[in-house]
Amino acid sequence: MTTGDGSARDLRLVDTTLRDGSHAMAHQFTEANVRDTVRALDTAGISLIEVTHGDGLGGSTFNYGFSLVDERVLIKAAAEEARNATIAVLLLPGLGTVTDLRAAADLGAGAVRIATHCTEADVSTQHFTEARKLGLETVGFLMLSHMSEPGALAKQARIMVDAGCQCVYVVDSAGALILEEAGDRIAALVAEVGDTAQVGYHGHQNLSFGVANSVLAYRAGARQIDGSLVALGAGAGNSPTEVLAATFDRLGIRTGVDADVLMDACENIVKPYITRLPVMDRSSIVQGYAGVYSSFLLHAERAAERYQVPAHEILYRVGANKYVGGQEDMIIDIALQLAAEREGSTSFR
Ligand SMILES: CC[C@H](O)CC(=O)C(=O)O
Ligand SMILES: [Mn+2]
Repeated sequence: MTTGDGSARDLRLVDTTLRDGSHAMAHQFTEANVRDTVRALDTAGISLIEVTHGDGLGGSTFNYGFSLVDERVLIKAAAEEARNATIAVLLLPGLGTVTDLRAAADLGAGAVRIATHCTEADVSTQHFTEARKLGLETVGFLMLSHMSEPGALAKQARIMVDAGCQCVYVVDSAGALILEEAGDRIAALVAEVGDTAQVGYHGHQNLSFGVANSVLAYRAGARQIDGSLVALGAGAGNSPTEVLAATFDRLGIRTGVDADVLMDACENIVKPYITRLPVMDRSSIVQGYAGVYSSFLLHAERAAERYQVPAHEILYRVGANKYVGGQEDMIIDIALQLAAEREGSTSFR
């Protein structure tokens, strides 16, 4: 692999501050946030920068949460700022449409990451076909990967690759994978599709394994790894890009990324706009422990506040019910159930 300036690279670090971080920011990024962050990431040598509503194209809705600024404005701004980096957008089939994808390409996006639940890769095939016709770089996201065993996950990766996906990701949406659980999934995907496609890893910090899993993912053959500045992302956040850059540098694995420039960006650009620092608190730890989609955190906290029940209890029940992305509204049902149970037990006493 080579970087934009032709130098050799062993691993591509991909930054999702401006997409996964949108969850943590309740989708309130401003155009200035995006411009400043893209400029810094680009200067640091990050070659793929994801910019979209947290739930992907078309995500700004009542169910997922409305964006402060239309994502099309943000994508265009990002494309204008990036000198070397490619701007990627996220698309969840069924939420984002092919029309949204064409618009994003017209605005300057050069890559799309198409995300499905880890057992539903077949819903992505049309979108990969269209993305390739548009000349976009294509990435597949198998979300909540902890819910599938390595062999089954690899078969889903095969479906994406056969449809035109150039890099397929093990996505630890719940931050539930621990060490070999991540590495074994990467190894299974590399064995299945490694001759024609790359394999990637996207981690969350709910149980604090984002960076360690990323190292094991690299050793198992992953060649694209995601991070977010200051870990800004859903749940306890993503693997911090600046820590990934420093760690891989220490290991002698070439990323072409300058960790010091990223650390400057964290202090001077990202921290000043963060409204809620991602933390490993009771709720996010429960997300990792019970296998809950990280982006459910703010939904659970809001429901907890509204119905006066603990967020972590809501999340335990979401995990037991194995809810997947798109079932955000059911979080309210759980909060109502918990409130009714508490009410029942109080009146019984
Ligand atoms: C809604 C998409 C989701 O946030 C994608 C992702 O980053 C993940 O599943 O971890
Ligand atoms: Mn994520």
